[in-house]
Amino acid sequence: MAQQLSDEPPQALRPAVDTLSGSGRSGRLSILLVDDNPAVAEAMEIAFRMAGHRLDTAAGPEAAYSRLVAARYDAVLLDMNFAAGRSDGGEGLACLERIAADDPAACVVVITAHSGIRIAVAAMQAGARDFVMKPWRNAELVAKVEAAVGRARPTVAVPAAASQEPARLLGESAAMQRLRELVRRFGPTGAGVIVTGPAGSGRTLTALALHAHSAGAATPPLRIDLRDEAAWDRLDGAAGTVLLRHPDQLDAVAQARLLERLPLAVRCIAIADSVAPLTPALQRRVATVEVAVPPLAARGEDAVLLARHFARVAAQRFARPGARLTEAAETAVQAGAWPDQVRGLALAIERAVLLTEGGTITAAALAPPVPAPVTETPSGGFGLIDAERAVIAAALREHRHNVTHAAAALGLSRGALYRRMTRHGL
Ligand SMILES: Nc1ncnc2c1ncn2[C@@H]1O[C@H](COP(=O)(O)OP(=O)(O)OP(=O)(O)O)[C@@H](O)[C@H]1O
Repeated sequence: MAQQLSDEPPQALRPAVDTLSGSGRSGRLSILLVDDNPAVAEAMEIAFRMAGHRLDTAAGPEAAYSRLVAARYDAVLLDMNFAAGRSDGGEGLACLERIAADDPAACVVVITAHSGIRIAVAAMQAGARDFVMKPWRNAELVAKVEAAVGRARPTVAVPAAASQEPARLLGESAAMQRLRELVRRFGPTGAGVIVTGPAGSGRTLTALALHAHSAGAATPPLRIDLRDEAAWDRLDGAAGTVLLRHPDQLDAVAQARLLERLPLAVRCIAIADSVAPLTPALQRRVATVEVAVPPLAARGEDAVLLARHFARVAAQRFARPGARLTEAAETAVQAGAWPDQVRGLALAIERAVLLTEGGTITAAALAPPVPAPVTETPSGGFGLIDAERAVIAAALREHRHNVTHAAAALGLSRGALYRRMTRHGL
């Protein structure tokens, strides 16, 4: 089965197993349907299952991006309209462009209404492999998708191998769109790129995305944590791309040694907190350009998108009922200062999925098991204190300002909650 249920890049990047390769060979395909109509989803699921394939459904673009991060699909079947009353295909085209930008060799077949020939043409120009008109005939639908997967990849101006490893970065904020744009620009160049940002923000994922857009994408990069002396030996005779973690933690002598050890032919992608500690000579070799991963706090509503994604993935992985976040929980997610950034948010969500009954994640379920005592002095930035205030406010809203219930949900006594409410002016 091609589907992976982890959010971890190495699994998500693994190619599909039972796929059609080349033309004509039959095999089990893994297909993602992006359509908000449950009747369509049900009918297509049956059609593909009867043909020996597997079809998952995403109800819209956001859910589709989330699924594409967690699993590798042989084909995407994409409806072109989602919002009520829209029929211009704009939403579908935007989704198609985004999927193709992340993975230029993605196999997308669009679904249009009979009157939508203009939309189908626009979609083909934007990189769709084929289109299906509604109402469809099952045999024709399945045959079209099988043929589209089997067909040779179009010759676009990207390395064909890039399709092997689409490392997808979720997030629709301007900051993440800029990041993706830089990945697309620098990935294919072969230049030394340093990926900076806070730990847990997605630096490794970004480095893998850069590699996935390069000519050497078919070969996994060599990963070396430079803090581990023993790992340095793997540099000898290395080829392709090397992911160098923490060059900024080396002193000047060790940086000079690294420069000598790096084989000339390798492409370096470095991961560091900051570029400043690197000597100019090492910067020239491994950090010709910098790609800064924005902290979660600078990504607006992306935190909520990520939280929904992690909830969905965790629910599948742990076989828990579909995990939905309440409105208050989403407020708490966005307001929270997540220690360890995206990874910290993922951990909080995974824990909540495991601890929550009934598949609904409340704000209280996201609170740390033992609320941190508020002894810090305000730092001026958005810190623990703001996070605690947001979580308490969300819990109060969720329990309709019933202090007893909110306190119980937060694992606090009523008195402790009152003291914190007073302190936070709630
Ligand atoms: N934009 C994103 N979309 C989807 N998943 C993400 C995103 N950013 C981070 N993640 C996930 O969050 C986790 C942490 O990301 P990653 O390992 O890339 O962080 P990092 O900055 O390299 O941390 P460190 O350097 O401390 O290992 C991973 O599971 C990764 O898949």
